[in-house]
Amino acid sequence: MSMDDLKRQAAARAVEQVRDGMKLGLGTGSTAKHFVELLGERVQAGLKVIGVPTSEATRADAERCGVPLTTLEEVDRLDLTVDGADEIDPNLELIKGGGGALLREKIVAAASDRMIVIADESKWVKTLGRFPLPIEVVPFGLGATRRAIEAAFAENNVSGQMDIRKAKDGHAFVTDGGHWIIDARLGQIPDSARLAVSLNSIPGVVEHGLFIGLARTAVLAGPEGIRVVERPSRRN
Ligand SMILES: O=C[C@H](O)[C@H](O)[C@H](O)COP(=O)(O)O
Repeated sequence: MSMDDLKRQAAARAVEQVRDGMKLGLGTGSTAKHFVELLGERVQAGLKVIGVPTSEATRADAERCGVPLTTLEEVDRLDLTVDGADEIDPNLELIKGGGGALLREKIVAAASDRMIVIADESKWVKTLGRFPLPIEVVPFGLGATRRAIEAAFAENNVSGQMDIRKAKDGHAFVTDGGHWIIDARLGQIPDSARLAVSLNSIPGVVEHGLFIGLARTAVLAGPEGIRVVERPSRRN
């Protein structure tokens, strides 16, 4: 079975949680794309839902699949967000943003009563950090922001190379919000919740890819089948 088949299986399990009348957050990435497509099939069959996309790419996919869209101006809370992740740890803390959609993804997840993260088993890790941590920054004053990020890393006993993410054309990758992304290769993040707080306090940092306390359920598809993991009630 291919990795893509596993992603689709995880997405299919999450679609089973969708009920008529729900307001949904629609994630971004290759796994979330399966969810949007499968949701679209149910919409064609008569399901009534409305979704808020977390990127322009997902907006285009949802439109193509016939999923009606709205905004967080038009609706108050969302019932459920379903999104992928780059890494998932046993506390259901996540690294997200490999596709650059972390800012809108976090806004949408935080406006949702529940977040289900869908992934193939390769995303499951004991400790976050092997995947480079995306940090969305404002281009203005980048040198000062980088130094502040380095100081935050030192306070949190992590370190590693920081690279400005490049687009295919070799220029800086620009997010849907018009910002840049620094990918920080930290290897291991011993206390991701603490690092998240430190990064939140840096003026030039718009958002970062640590999603703490947002995902409630993980649906992980592997060759042995599907595993559903609920967030432990308290952090270990
Ligand atoms: O910015 C992108 C998102 O956070 C994605 O959800 C994440 O990168 C996982 O993507 P994929 O399902 O393609 O591995």
